[in-house]
Amino acid sequence: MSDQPRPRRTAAVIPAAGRGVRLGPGAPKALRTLNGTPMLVHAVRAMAASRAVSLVVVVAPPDGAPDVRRLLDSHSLPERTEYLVVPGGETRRESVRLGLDALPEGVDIVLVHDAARPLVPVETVDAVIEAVRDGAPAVVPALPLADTVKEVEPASAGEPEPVVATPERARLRAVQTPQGFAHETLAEAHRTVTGDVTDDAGMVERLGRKVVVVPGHEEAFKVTRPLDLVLAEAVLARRRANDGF
Ligand SMILES: Nc1ccn([C@@H]2O[C@H](COP(=O)(O)OP(=O)(O)OP(=O)(O)O)[C@@H](O)[C@H]2O)c(=O)n1
Ligand SMILES: C[C@](O)(CO)[C@H](O)COP(=O)(O)O
Repeated sequence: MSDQPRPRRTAAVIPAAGRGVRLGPGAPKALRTLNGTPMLVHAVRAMAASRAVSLVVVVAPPDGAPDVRRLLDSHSLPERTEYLVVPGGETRRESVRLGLDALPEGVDIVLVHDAARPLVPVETVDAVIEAVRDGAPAVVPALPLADTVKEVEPASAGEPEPVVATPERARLRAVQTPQGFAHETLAEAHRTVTGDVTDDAGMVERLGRKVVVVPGHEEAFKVTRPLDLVLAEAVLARRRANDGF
């Protein structure tokens, strides 16, 4: 037996099975194009841009896995990147779990990255991986908020919502993806945590494990509403112009 430490393998799971209701009618959100290329292809390339990521698991709409496989086969990706496509579920959480179930033996670090955040720069991906390698069980990229946030009491339809609190903005962060995890920690969270959660790191918090923040990036925004498509195409145009100089 060798004394050498086993090399660490990093995989990215990309949940892409959402419908994109807030974006409005059309193809499933991950298949909508930005400057002619499907958002999902941008997202896979964003993960594959990190030299540490050797496997990408794409979680496709439940009945769309063969189409998504064909789509990825027809676009260029770095040769060293292996990818798998699996069908997703009814919720983001279920889709992530189905992606985790498809991971092969030997994966130590898992990134979970929304297909809906197609433009995250590689520096952010690498910063997340680095923090997990340094020992954090869970890492989220995040940015300070520009708006003040109010907590409200739900009200009946048509009634104004009463404000109940104004959390101290300096302590709040808007959380992005990719979120990075020690594989065992994330698998345990998905096995054992119940209840509503809107991100994977929130499940790890409920396990009582430490979650740390690294700087996020303004280009890692989530394409959620129609105006976000305009911003995403503008970012791509700016990148192309900068590459030209
Ligand atoms: N059943 C689901 C729901 C969401 N997602 C994925 O989770 C990410 C973040 O979700 P969101 O932005 O909310 O996407 P949608 O659910 O598609 O959006 P909407 O809520 O507007 O329908 C997206 O990449 C989306 O494809 C998924 O894989 N499976
Ligand atoms: C995971 C996430 O992108 C972190 O900000 C976010 O919680 C996803 O939320 P959505 O409502 O499923 O888009």
